Amino acid sequence: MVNYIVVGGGSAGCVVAARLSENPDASVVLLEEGPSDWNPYIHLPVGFYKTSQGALVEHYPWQPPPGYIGPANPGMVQARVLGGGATVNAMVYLRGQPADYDQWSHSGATGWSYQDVLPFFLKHEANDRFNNVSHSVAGPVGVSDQRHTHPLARLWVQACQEAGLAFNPDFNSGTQDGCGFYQINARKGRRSSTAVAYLKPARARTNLEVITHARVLQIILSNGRAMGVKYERRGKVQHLMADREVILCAGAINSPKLLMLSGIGASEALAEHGIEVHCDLPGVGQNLQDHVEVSLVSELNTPLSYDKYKKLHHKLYAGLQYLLFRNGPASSNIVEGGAFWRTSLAEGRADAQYCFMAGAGVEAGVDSVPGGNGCTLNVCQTRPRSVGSVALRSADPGIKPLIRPNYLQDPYDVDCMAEAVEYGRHIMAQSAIARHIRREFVPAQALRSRDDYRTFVRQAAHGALHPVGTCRMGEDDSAVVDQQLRVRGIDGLRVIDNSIAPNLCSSNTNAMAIMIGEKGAYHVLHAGA
Ligand SMILES: Cc1cc2nc3c(=O)[nH]c(=O)nc-3n(C[C@H](O)[C@H](O)[C@H](O)COP(=O)(O)OP(=O)(O)OC[C@H]3O[C@@H](n4cnc5c(N)ncnc54)[C@H](O)[C@@H]3O)c2cc1C
Repeated sequence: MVNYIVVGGGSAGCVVAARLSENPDASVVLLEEGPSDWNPYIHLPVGFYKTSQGALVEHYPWQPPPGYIGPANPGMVQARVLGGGATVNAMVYLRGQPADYDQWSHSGATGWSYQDVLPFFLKHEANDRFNNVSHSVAGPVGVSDQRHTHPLARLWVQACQEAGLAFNPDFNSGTQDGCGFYQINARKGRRSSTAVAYLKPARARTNLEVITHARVLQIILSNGRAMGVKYERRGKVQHLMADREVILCAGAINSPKLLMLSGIGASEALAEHGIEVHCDLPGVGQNLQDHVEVSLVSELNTPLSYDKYKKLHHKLYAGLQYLLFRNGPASSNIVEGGAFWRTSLAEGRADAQYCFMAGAGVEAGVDSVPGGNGCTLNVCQTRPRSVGSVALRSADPGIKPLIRPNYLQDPYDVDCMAEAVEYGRHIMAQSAIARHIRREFVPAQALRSRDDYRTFVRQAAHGALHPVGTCRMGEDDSAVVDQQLRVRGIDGLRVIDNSIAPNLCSSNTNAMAIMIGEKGAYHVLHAGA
């Protein structure tokens, strides 16, 4: 018997386990399905292109909606390793906009407005440039300027300015509009995941046990209370009991799945799978939100990009530079240039995000160019209206859930993306960058009318790997957790990860997960506060 069981050691879970174990009188066990984060590529920023596609991620097929014309066999990847998304992601550090969290608060997540959550962003951050009302230097997670910025990324940011965007030195200041260079989750040239920043220093504590390769199958419930979990490790099923709380941090796909497998969800759907209903909570698995992206790929007229590092001698040189000085191309996360822009549908704040990479074929599913030297501009709608769901296919924990993201089902999203893509091409046409481009590779077809753009968006859009919202926080009947992240109707059970978000933030989602981990742990430690 332990005091707390934390299920899932991802971006949020590592924070929760580390914070709870700061109390030497509390015993904490963290159960993580994936392996430890020993792989050296994880810690090398440029290793992102390997770790985000390899054995450290799980592939989840998703069900396309009727009329879908996008890529065949669509799927999303989610991390399966200690540190979760923070271990495999592209390290871009963004928090969204203050209005995102004010929207949470207005929707019933009282106590989670921007002013409420800002202290928990500051609590985790060790910024190597900023120290002001929006930033701190004293937290565990390194947030750094890039140690190496590719000349092409600089040219792209100049092209953005040529197109009329103002230079923004800090996308996390509260004002997102403009172009600039992303800060990244790194410290001294190495990835600063939550496994490294929170868990590693905490692992010396005798009251914290971290068990990897441990897949939780079910929460053990009795008389409306979470008593422990059933988990499988190396083929053996085991039980672990907790006398204070079970805390789910398994992410927006697996936290709702675990609740449903345990009998917490829409009673009719659970009954269909022969699962005993412990709590009829129809909101479990609903409200799935994810960003969509379109990748614009161009072929360069010189071997200028990071693609040249696919050749062994360039690779060795970059490796040596990194070993000696901790800088150079190997210290780059490749996603260097960024911008936020308002489409005509924006409703007063930026709704399109651009990520520039001085390379092609860097991300899974994104094309390389025939000439071998290319660059990629990812275009993302930051506040999509399409909403989907996660449901069980079976009562067998080994079967992946039925994911219906419903990307682009709301025509508003298609219109917004079409405009954002058109503006992305407008940036790429500015002379600062255009003079280095031989030809556009994606899109391959001519796009002239807004309808051409809409069709292209429907064909080319893919998920941005930012699922949230499936155990939504609120106070209405379909909310899954309350404002202290306690599962409604069950004692001793919380969800603390991105699944509790009422809506997406207007950017990448890792900083949000860390903030949720910090604030969630605060609520556990100050029960009732
Ligand atoms: C390839 C990729 C690139 C990304 N790039 C960026 C980026 O550059 N910037 C950014 O801000 N965001 C990025 N994101 C998104 C961001 O990383 C995630 O939003 C964030 O990590 C989610 O945190 P979480 O704690 O909710 O879930 P996760 O970090 O996914 O953690 C869930 C953990 O639970 C474990 N788990 C699941 N089921 C079980 C079970 N049954 N038993 C035990 N353990 C279980 C998983 O293995 C995982 O470790 C990226 C994501 C991916 C996948």
